[in-house]
Amino acid sequence: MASLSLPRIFVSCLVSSFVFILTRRYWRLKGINGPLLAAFTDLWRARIQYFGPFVPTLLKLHEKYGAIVRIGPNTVSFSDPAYIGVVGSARGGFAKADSYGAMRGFVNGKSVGSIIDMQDEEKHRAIKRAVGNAFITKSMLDYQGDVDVVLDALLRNIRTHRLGSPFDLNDLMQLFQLDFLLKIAFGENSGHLDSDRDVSGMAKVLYKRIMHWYAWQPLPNLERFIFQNPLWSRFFVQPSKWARAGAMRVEARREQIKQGLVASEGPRDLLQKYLDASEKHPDIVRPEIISWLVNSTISAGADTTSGTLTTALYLLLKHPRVHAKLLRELCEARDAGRLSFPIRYAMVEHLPYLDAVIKEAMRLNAPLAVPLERVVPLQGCFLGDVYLPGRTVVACAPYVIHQNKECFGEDVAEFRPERYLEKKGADLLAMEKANLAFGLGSRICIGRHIADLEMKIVLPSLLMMFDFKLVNPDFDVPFDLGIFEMELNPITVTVSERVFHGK
Ligand code: HEM
Repeated sequence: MASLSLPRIFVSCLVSSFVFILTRRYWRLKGINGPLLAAFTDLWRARIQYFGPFVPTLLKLHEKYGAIVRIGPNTVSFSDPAYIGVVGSARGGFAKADSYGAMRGFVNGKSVGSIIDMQDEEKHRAIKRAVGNAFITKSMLDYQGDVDVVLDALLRNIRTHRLGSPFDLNDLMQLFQLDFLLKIAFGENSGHLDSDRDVSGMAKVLYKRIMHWYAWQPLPNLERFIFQNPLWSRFFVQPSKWARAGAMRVEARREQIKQGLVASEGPRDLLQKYLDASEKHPDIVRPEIISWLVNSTISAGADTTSGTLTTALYLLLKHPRVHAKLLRELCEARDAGRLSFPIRYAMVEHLPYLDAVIKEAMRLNAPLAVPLERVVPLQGCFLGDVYLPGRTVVACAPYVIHQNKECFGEDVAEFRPERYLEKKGADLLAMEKANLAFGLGSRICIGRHIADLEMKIVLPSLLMMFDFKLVNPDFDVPFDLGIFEMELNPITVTVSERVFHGK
């Protein structure tokens, strides 16, 4: 018998530990189907997310393995909208997963958070209660004047710079949205549209950060170790423009308040509403939270809204039948005296076809094209009859949920807004609940009413005043990266004044 030498013992221990770790990893969620490699390592998913879009792969996995698929040693994805209620429930205790950390920006070498990546749900609820007034439907009229001012600048921009020559639709929408956000957040006229360029330098920066998040989502610990450490961030990471811009404005406003230059009554921009909330609830809305809120407003509201407006216009141009039907609805409202320029939110808020077109555009191209990840609370949970132990990461990709045929119909791949008008009662409610374009549950987008206000005024105004045409009408934008696909596949259009206003 060969004697047991020290190196042999060492190698045996190493191999046994390795086998033990792999077995434990595999065992954790052993009843749940998925690619074999995914049961042992997150590198399987990381490779796909790093090199290419993940959601088409995810869709195929669900077709093959069913409604719950294991996509990592500790991560499952679900495709059945019935489980959204479990994961999104306000009292369910599902916190955001570590993967959101990769969204963080940097200022002066320090990683700066936002409320989007907050994991402490209790703290998050308290902040939302303290500043929630700024975002409720009752406050929407506060923003109508800002939409008017920025929409005027948009119309001016089109008439001055765009008529006759092809341009990237998303570029224009980004300039619009930056002007709008800086107006509602800081009361500033930032002049992106009037100067027809990205004066703040913020238009493309979010794309890079979101792509970083897409790539590193499966490996949050490694991402934190490499990118969130002080050395790396001080020497190798560019400061986030929006985080720096936000920090500078907060400081400037505090100085103005100190000097008595801010009236205690009267119209409030978002920053002032946050500062007012901080004065009322100093323990909850602490100074660093103001920066988080400001960051969130700019970073979460920019590309999402501009990308959705671009998607809706693009889909209308690709589908002349839907385009004509929407114009008919708008013109009938105008002819009946229910709609005039400048458009007020009350005139368009409940136009059924406009509402359906926007929902359908967001269904087909939800802005975020990676799974939204939550952590199962310690006591574990059931998705249907599948038990998930505490700390499992559950992921739901809007792209995947939005392709559910049982919920949305056999023609899920089509752009057909009528699906929202044909269904009634429980079926309609199920479709509404399954639309994850604004996220889910307690962490649903807090800016959704503002976005609705903007989109329902901007889209009809553009459609009734201008005639847009796609330069490459036969090209189909894949939407694999959500709205960020448009950075790779620009939607080039031409525009002319509409003579007959669509009649
Ligand atoms: C069409 C436009 C918009 C879309 C599709 C959209 C989409 C989303 C989604 C999907 C989330 C949740 C992300 C997650 O769970 O991982 C979110 C969160 C958020 N959005 Fe929006 N958004 C839009 C416009 C806006 C606007 C205009 C603002 C601000 C004025 C805004 C502010 C926020 C904030 C602050 C959060 C974080 C909420 C939280 O964690 O509690 N969004 N948004």
